[in-house]
Amino acid sequence: MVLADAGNDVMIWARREEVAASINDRRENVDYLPGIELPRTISGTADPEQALSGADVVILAVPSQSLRANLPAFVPYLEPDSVLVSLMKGIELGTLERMSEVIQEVADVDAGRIAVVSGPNLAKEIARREPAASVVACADEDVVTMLQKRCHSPAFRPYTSVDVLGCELGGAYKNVVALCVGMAVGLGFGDNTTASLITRGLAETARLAMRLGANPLTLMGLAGLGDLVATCSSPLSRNRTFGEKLGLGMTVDEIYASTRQVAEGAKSCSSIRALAEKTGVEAPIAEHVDEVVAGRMTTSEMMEAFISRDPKAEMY
Ligand SMILES: NC(=O)c1ccc[n+]([C@@H]2O[C@H](COP(=O)([O-])OP(=O)(O)OC[C@H]3O[C@@H](n4cnc5c(N)ncnc54)[C@H](O)[C@@H]3O)[C@@H](O)[C@H]2O)c1
Ligand SMILES: O=P(O)(O)OC[C@H](O)CO
Repeated sequence: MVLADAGNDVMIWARREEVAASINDRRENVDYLPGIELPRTISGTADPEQALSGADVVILAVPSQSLRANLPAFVPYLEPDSVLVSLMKGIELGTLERMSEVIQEVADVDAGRIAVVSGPNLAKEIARREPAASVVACADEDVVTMLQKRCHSPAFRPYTSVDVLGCELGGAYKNVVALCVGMAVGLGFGDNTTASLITRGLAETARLAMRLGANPLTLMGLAGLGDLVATCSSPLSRNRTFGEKLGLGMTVDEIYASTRQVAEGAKSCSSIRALAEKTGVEAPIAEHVDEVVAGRMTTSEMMEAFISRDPKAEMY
């Protein structure tokens, strides 16, 4: 919708024919955005070749852990100079790769053709055309400027960055922090607890991002602090809601059975924890959230563990 509002013709690829038909015939994605009328310049198809024919910009937005399996169906139909844009906020289990790294590996394209968009962009608010800002990041400054123009709509203001790593890590990490904040909310704790977790979550994210080579200022921006605040504060966030249900006593299996939407942090807590361990960075929030999601610790035990950790200086 942002791209259509910014003046582009948009083709959505859907896995199921009936979803593509509902986009074309009813101008609505009944399963995922019920009640939102889609612009006429959006059409749907279930055919990857049709979706990619003539597409100079390709937006990728499947659940992170399914990207590697999905890409081979698209790669043969990519236009030679098309730019691939990831909206995904996750770190791949096993490889510990960011989504841009998975794309580069599987599609075998230069880093200058791969971009990411990340920021405080809860889907329902974006679809209601409520004002929001975001970051478009790519190693190639000409590409990023082109993409900024292509997605600047009356309600959506994109900023540019060349820090792909920082934007991706901020987007993936905030989901894990939102799970943690949701758990605290589910346990009945208030704003002091959630603000403390958000702030320490940002410190933890910045610590790992800097070790991996990101610009620390990226984490103070829309793809870091901005998205962290939105996701941790909003009942619309799937990750915060997932955590809240855990705090209320539901099991992970019960939560998965209660929704068809993805809460990326429930998987990325494990890959981010492993990435932190691999690089020697202390990551207590990722570590404890992973323990809770794996069923090895309760949410109450997690909160007790945070408070009783060894005392230390704040700026570490
Ligand atoms: N929803 C948001 O507010 C929002 C905002 C910014 C970024 N993101 C990111 O975008 C990515 C996609 O999230 P979403 O909100 O669209 O999730 P979603 O759960 O709302 O929708 C996921 C879509 O992927 C499809 N899907 C599910 N499993 C699949 C598979 N194995 N292969 C192919 N398609 C599959 C579903 O049918 C659905 O159309 C995530 O990484 C998320 O973090 C989401
Ligand atoms: O609903 P969530 O928790 O996946 O968060 C959505 C977006 O990432 C917010 O920017």
